[in-house]
Amino acid sequence: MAAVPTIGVLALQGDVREHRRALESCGASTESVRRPEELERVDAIVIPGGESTTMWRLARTFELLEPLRKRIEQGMPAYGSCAGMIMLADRISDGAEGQETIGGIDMLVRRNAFGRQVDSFEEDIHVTGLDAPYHAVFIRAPWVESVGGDAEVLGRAESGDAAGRIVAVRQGHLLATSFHPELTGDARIHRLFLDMVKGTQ
Ligand SMILES: NC(=O)CC[C@H](N)C(=O)O
Repeated sequence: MAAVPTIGVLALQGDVREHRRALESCGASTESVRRPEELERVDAIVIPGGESTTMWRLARTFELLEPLRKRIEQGMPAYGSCAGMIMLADRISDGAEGQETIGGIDMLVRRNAFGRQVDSFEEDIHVTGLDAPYHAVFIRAPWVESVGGDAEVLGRAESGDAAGRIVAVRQGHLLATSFHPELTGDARIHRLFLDMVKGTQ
């Protein structure tokens, strides 16, 4: 890896620009990834929020699903927010017919889980590894129903009917959040991921 790692942002669909801006505000160098050749050139990948069914279909069309699975298996760090969390889940519920993920994190993620109560909401939550609560923005967000032994829960929803639901998970070099840190101007989640990429976290 070069002295300054290059972080790819999967640019098939979703809020790519916001993730690139957040990563660059932390001093990272970023590239959009749409093709397998572009994936080969990055040291890590961020999978943005958006719509996981569309992302899955496009990843298949652009022949990125298998290369992404392979790189992640080989240890490439990856961070997924919202739809990106769904893409990193080994198992999903309420997926579209035949919906596949990239996988990597031993967890069961329920799509649009909060949406049954309220489509979008914001709350301050505690995230392991961050010095103070994080203002989390949820938009038709998934939650994590359960995690396997290797996945560590980093944060949970804290209020209302959803209190206690898992919304942030780490498994080794993989990180996922139900919420969208790219939308709030608080770069602590991106910094945590960059520290994971550098091997200091
Ligand atoms: N804001 C989001 O990323 C929403 C995720 C979306 N509900 C999905 O299933 O992909």
